Amino acid sequence: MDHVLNPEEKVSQTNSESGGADGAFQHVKGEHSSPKLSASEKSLPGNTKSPLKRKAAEPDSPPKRPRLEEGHGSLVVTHYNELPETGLEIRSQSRIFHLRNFNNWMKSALIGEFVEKVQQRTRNITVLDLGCGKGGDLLKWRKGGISKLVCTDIADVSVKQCEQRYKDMKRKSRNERIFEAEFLTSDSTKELLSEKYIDPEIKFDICSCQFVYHYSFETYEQADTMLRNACERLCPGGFFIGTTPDGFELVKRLEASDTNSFGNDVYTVTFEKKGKYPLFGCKYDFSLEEVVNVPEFLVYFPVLVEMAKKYQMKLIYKKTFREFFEEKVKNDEQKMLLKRMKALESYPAAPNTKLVSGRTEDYEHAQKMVENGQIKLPLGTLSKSEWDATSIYLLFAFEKQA
Ligand SMILES: C[S@@+](CC[C@H](N)C(=O)[O-])C[C@H]1O[C@@H](n2cnc3c(N)ncnc32)[C@H](O)[C@@H]1O
Repeated sequence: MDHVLNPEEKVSQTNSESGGADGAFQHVKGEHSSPKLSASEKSLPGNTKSPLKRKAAEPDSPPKRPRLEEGHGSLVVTHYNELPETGLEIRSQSRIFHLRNFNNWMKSALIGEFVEKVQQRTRNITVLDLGCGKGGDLLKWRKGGISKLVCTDIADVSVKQCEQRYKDMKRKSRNERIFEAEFLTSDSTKELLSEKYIDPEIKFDICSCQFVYHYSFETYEQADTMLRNACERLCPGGFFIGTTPDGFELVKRLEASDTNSFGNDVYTVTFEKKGKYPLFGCKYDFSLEEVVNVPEFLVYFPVLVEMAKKYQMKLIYKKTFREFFEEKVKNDEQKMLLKRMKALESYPAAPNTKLVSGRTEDYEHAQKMVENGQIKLPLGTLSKSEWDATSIYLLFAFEKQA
């Protein structure tokens, strides 16, 4: 199957982003600078400009947001603990079925890449899954053939579900040797995990932090504590990998909006104001499929790069989802996995099935490819709204220096 996401959307790096970490860190106690949009970026069809306009025309009814005064940590706990576990049947009917699978495939490719690197020096791989949630990555660790996994999250119900999932996996695995696992409930922005591990001397080859680190950017102290938890027990040559919203992309989309909000029918991001972006505590609300998430905090990536040096961590790469996707999809094995995980939607829809979005404009990019005629059908794609939602994220990888 050939694939196309949104080929005309080329999100280039902003001036301030290429400015480098050193300069940016001088502003640690200051603010983000607003990235400037180039003329070509403004006219991109893939830019979120039109959905933003649509949003602006709507009456002022921001999504209901939990009160931060209740304490962000406890809001996170309540929110994630209360998320229902949905079966495959319900998930497959979701408007964002492919988006979720796509994000999952990205994590899978990232985890696979770093497990492979570590396998070159050891067969006994130990991993910390920081912000493990309900254990969505357990199968990935099993596939990676690791020896030991420590799963930790602030939400106790999620940790219990994660543990149960692990037990079920182990029970069903029969003769296959499954990694050992340990489960910890902890606020990694405030408590030290090193005081809680069963083995007080434990060392990790990988710390994986998927869609979590942005919760720590409420204050410098919290961001530093989470970073310490992620990195202090890594062996030399160990990796800190993860996914998080791209602060530059968020600010760019916000600045292009007429309101304090942007998004589309799939996702919405609402800031309190525009123009001032403190380095820590720059809060925004994120909602996906009309479900309001707990508030998140903007991560100014150059600051993270500087802060990580305190723990002997060197940035290997930071990639947008598009960059990473384009690189990984060249690999046949990853391409097969993309298909197996149903990470892209078939276009046109198969007989007796419907596309996830009923809006023609959501598939204009795919339709253009079909009309060009030089591709194998069906095509693998994401609706434009889903692509706009997933392309706010980036992936990162740091390595511990000897
Ligand atoms: C979007 S979910 C991602 C879960 C999982 N990593 C995945 O990719 O499926 C974010 C997770 O971060 C956890 N989290 C948020 N703040 C945290 C904190 N301070 N300490 C530990 N976990 C936290 C949440 O409870 C939630 O499970």
